[in-house]
This record gives sequence, structure tokens and C-alpha cells, in this order.
Amino acid sequence: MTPPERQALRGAIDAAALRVAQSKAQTLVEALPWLERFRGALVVVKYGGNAMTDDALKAAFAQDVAFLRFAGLRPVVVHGGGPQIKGMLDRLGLESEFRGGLRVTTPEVMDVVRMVLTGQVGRELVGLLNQHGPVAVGLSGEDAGLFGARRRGVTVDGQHHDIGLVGDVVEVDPGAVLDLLDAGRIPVVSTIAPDLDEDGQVLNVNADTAAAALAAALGARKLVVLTDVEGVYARWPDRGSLLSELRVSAARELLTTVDAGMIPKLEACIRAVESGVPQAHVVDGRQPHSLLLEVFTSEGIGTMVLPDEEGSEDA
Ligand SMILES: Nc1ncnc2c1ncn2[C@@H]1O[C@H](COP(=O)(O)OP(=O)(O)O)[C@@H](O)[C@H]1O
Ligand SMILES: CC(=O)N[C@@H](CCC(=O)OP(=O)(O)O)C(=O)O
Repeated sequence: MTPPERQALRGAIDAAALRVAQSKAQTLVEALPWLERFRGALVVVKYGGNAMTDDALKAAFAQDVAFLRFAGLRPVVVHGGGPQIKGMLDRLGLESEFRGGLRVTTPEVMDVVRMVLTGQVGRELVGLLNQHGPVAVGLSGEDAGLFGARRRGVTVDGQHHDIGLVGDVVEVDPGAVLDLLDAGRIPVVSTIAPDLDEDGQVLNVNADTAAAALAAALGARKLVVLTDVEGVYARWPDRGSLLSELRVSAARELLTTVDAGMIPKLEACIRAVESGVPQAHVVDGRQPHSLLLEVFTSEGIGTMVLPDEEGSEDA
């Protein structure tokens, strides 16, 4: 290569590097209106067990939540752990059985659910978040009266089934979560809840519905549900039918057609929005940084559930 050729090549490389730097700056600038709008906003993020299957994805999720916190929002994480519970039940030779999307929970299974959610999945998320500073604190629905639950059964094809130690959150005392937020911490909540009808008994609560109850009690600005699908499809599994926006009454109608896994998610979005949370989102947790994209870009991603009244969104 001649000296003039070398110089031309260096010039081209410098120009390309400048373009990359400018596009990074552009990305930051695009986030500015959203940073302004959501400064101080309380956001409840439900992190599903199926979106935490690989280490890189979990690390990216922790980065996103830490980003929200250091950008001045107030994130609260509610985590699931269905596949992780299944993994432990398999190792112990116990069966995983579901009815209507909920785990049939015997006393033996309940011990495993509590151990895996609070002692394993929650701990791991707290550890990942604390790599970004001493911010995350784990707690379960048993701590400081956070949740109170009542047993529920499930109706499938018109038939009612008892599914054991499974509950719905009927009471939330968000004091402990608010204390942590006021101290600048990130609460990481696992969804075990005391049974209000039986002292000393704890119940297994679906993490989507618990996240909705918490988002409502906290008066959250957003509920974001991270899962293993792009969003809510009008005609699952027709990939052309992904919904970017859904009003709450349409979401109610859709409830009759969606399959098991999506039922508690859609119910959670409906419950949150009907309780005053301005917007709820179902987002693909398999995409790294989907949480950041949802909060800080104009396009948003996944499906957004909004109240019925026109003009009530604050996207
Ligand atoms: N209408 C629908 N739109 C999107 N997903 C649906 C729909 N109906 C059923 N599903 C199923 O719901 C699943 C999500 O639920 P699930 O696997 O339990 O998630 P998670 O582990 O994140 O709680 C999707 O992977 C998909 O198979
Ligand atoms: C009653 C019930 O089904 N509880 C769930 C709780 C965990 C959960 O909801 O985890 P995901 O969000 O990963 O599905 C279970 O035992 O699997």
C-alpha cells in the first residue's frame, strides 16, 4: 500500500468511527423525552421464568433494571420461576401438574416452590442486580405483610378443580416495598403469600397476577410483563396477528380465546389497568434489553394494554 493509499484508508476508518459514535449519541438523545417523562416513575417489572433461561439474558435484564434505577425511575421486580421449579421437582422425582395455567400444589410441592422462588431464583436476581451497586433487596409476599392470599380453585371446561395450596393475592400492604424504594433500593419480590384463612400456611401465587396486584397497590405508572413470546397475538399461533395495542375491553374478549400460559398475563394486564395503572405491556423477554426498548423508545415493543377511554394513554 502506498503512503497516500494508507492515508486514505485511515481517513475512511476515522469517518466510520465518527459515524458509529454519532449514532450512539443519537440513541442517547432519542431516550431524552422518555427519561424526562418517566423520571421518578414507579415501574413494576414481572420477569417470567421462561425469559431467564440463559446467563447472558439474565445479565442483560439486570443491566436494564439497574439502568432504570440509575436513570431516576423506581423499578420493582416481581419474578416467576416456573421452569426452575419444574427442574427442582424433576430432580426430587416429583411430578409437575398444571390446571388452567396454574400449578397443582401439594404441601410437598409448596416446600419446593418456596425454596426455589425465594431461596434460588430471587437470590440469583438480587446478586445480578447488585453487580451494579448495592441496590437490590429480595423479599417475599411473607415479609412485612406484603401479600395476603386466599385459596382458589380453577374451572376448566366447566368443571371445577381443587389445585391445592394455590392462592390469589387479595390484600397488599406495600409499606415494605415503599420503604425500600424511598431508600433508593430495588425490591425483588417472590410471590409466596400467607393464607389469610389459615395461620402459618403459605400459598403459591402465580407471579403475573401477584405483579398486577402489587402494581395496582403501588399506583405504578407501568406494568411490564417479560415473557417468551413477542407479545399478545389476536389469533395465536398466527404470527401475522401480533397486537401492538389493545384496549382493556378487547383484552377481556381475547381472554376467552388465548391458551393457558397467556391467560394469567392478560388477566394481570387487565387487573392492573382496571385498577388505575395507565398502561401494561407484554414484552418478549428473550430479546436482550427488551425492557429498555419498551421504556425508552418511541416505537415501544410487544403489546400495550390501555384503558378504554380515548386519550388516556401516556405512552
Ligand atoms: N394469544 C396468544 N398470544 C401470545 N402467546 C400465547 C397466546 N396464547 C397462548 N400463548 C402462549 O403463552 C405463552 C406464554 O406463557 P408462559 O410460557 O407461561 O410464560 P412465562 O413463563 O413467561 O410466564 C407463549 O409462549 C405462548 O405459547
Ligand atoms: C400457582 C402457580 O402456578 N404458581 C407459579 C409460580 C411461579 C410463576 O408464576 O412463574 P412463571 O412466571 O415463570 O410462570 C408456579 O408454581 O409455577
